[in-house]
Amino acid sequence: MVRDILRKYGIRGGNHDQHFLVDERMLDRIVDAADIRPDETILEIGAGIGNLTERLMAKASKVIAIERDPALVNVLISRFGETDKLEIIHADVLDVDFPDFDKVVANLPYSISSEITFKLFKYDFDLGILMYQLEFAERMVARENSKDYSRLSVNTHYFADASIIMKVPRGAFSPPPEVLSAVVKVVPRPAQFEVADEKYFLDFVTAVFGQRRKKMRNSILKNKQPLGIPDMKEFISELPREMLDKRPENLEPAEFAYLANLMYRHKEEIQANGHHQLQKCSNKSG
Ligand SMILES: C[S@@+](CC[C@H](N)C(=O)[O-])C[C@H]1O[C@@H](n2cnc3c(N)ncnc32)[C@H](O)[C@@H]1O
Repeated sequence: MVRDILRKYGIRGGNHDQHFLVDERMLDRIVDAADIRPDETILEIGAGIGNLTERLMAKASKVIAIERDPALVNVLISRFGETDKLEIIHADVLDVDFPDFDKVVANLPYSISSEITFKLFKYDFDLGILMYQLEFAERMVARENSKDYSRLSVNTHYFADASIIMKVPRGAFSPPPEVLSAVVKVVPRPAQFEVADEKYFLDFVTAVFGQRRKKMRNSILKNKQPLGIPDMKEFISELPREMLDKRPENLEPAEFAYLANLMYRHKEEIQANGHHQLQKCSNKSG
């Protein structure tokens, strides 16, 4: 029983996102959802006392468990000892490069959900089964025209198919968190629309959601400098009017990409022309 492990090692939790999943049925359902094959390597972030880790080890070829708290790392070492099946990385998840992994299965530290999720999207993996605070999970899977639709929704949709596969009550944890939780299934896939420059697209989405109540036209005009388009006032007339009249929360992910691509290409043109002009000048003076 998970509660026995907590008792045996005198672990109380509560601080530093330490809410341990003690509901054995939920733990089993999470592992079932990951559909682990015996040749797969699983990344677990925030392994804690190893309640999920032991179940993952039973199915996978190898588990890479990241944990920041030295007391919990000692519990993991004491419970599992030296084994080829488990690599423990004692570190802050945000400070380490992840070794290669096939799937990520984790009951995440909620206070750094965004940072972890955006970090994961930089890696190549087949599946994520990830526990988040319910509200965060709802923002991840939200689509346009809903109150939860945000920068996170557009990013998630760009990188993966994501769906909430179960909601988890507070009482499934010890100690119980103040919030409800949900498990999200994340299946990375190629983007469903063309993006000329990934960083520019993602920065554009971040910039316009900074003013989610503003119409796109105003948001874009306000961001002319960060978007690298000094002549935005003139250029904006070349962008589709029906998109400019919407608010960010009403734009589909593909529409953000469409706008970002037009602006990116214009920015590149301005830069190329500037470079060309500079070269002409230096040729003349040389
Ligand atoms: C919600 S608990 C999950 C524990 C356990 N895996 C479970 O399912 O019950 C989150 C875990 O993440 C760890 N943690 C918190 N912040 C971390 C960080 N920045 N890097 C690595 N681990 C972290 C905590 O110590 C804790 O063990």
